[in-house]
Amino acid sequence: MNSAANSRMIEIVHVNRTFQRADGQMVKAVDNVSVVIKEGEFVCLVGPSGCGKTTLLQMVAGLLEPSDGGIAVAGREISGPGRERGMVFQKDSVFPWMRVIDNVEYGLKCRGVPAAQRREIARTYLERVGLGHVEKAWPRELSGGMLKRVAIATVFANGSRVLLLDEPFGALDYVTRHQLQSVLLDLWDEGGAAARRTVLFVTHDVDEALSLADRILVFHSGHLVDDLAVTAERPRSTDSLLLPDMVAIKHKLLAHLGLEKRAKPLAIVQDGAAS
Ligand SMILES: Nc1ncnc2c1ncn2[C@@H]1O[C@H](COP(=O)(O)OP(=O)(O)OP(=O)(O)O)[C@@H](O)[C@H]1O
Repeated sequence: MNSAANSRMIEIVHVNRTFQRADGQMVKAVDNVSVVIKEGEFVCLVGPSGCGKTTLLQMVAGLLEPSDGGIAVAGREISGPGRERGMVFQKDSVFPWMRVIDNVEYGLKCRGVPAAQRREIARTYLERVGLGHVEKAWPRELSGGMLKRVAIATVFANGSRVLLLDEPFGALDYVTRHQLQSVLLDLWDEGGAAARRTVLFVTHDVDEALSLADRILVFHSGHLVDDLAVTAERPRSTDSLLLPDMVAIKHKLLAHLGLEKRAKPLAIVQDGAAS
C-alpha cells in the first residue's frame, strides 16, 4: 500500500552505465541519470533507438550493475534481482515446457506458496486477462497476444510492487495492442489509486505512452532530457489523445524523436508527378 514512508518507490541517483564493444570502443549507454519514481506511478520511458532505455530498465531489475551511481527500490539499495520487481520482456516471457497455469504459478511455487493457494491466485489472474479457458494449454498453442496475457498474469500473480515492462506489446497488431493496454491498466487500477503498483514501461509508441502514463521520461544518447506529466483523466479513450494538453505533449515527444518536421501533408501526386 502507498504510504508517505515509501512514496519514493524507485530512486535512481547519478547512474551511469558504460559498455565495451567487441571492437574495443566504449559506449556510454546511460549517462548520469537521476530520477525519483513515486509509488503507484505509471511511467513510460521513450526515446530513439539506442538511447539507453533497456539498459536503465535492466539496472532497475538488478540484471545489470551500474558502472557508477546507485538505485534504491522501496528505500533499499538494490544489488541484484528481487521479488518486489517483476519484468516482462519484448520477447516472450513464458516457459515453453510448462502449461499456462504452471507458468503463472511458477514464481509463487518458488516462494513456497501452498499449492491450493497458488492455483487460486493463478486462476484469478488468468481469468482477469481473459485466459481462464486455456489454463491447461501449452504456450505453443497460444497466439502472440495470448502469450503476452500470460506474461502479464504472471507478473501480477507474483505480487511484485514494481513492474518493469520492456516494449511488451511492440510486436503485436494494433487491435491486440490496444486490448492489452486495457488489460494492463485494469489490473494496475484494480484496487484503486492507493493499491497501484509502480510501473516502468518502455515504448517507442508515442500514443501508447500518452494512453498509459502518468509521466513520460524522455531519453536521448543516454541522458534523461525531459520529464513530462500526463494529467489527462482516466480512463482515457482515443478521444483523450485529442485534448489540447495531450496534443501539446505529443508535439514535444515528436520533436524529441526528430519527427516534427514529417508532420507536413504529403505532396499531392498529379499526372504521375509531385506538385
Ligand atoms: N551488452 C552490450 N554491449 C555493448 N553495447 C551495448 C550492450 N547493451 C547495450 N549496448 C549499447 O548501449 C546503447 C543503449 O542500448 P539500449 O538497448 O539500452 O537502448 P534502447 O534505448 O533500449 O534501444 P532500443 O529502443 O533500440 O531497444 C546502445 O548504443 C547499445 O548498442
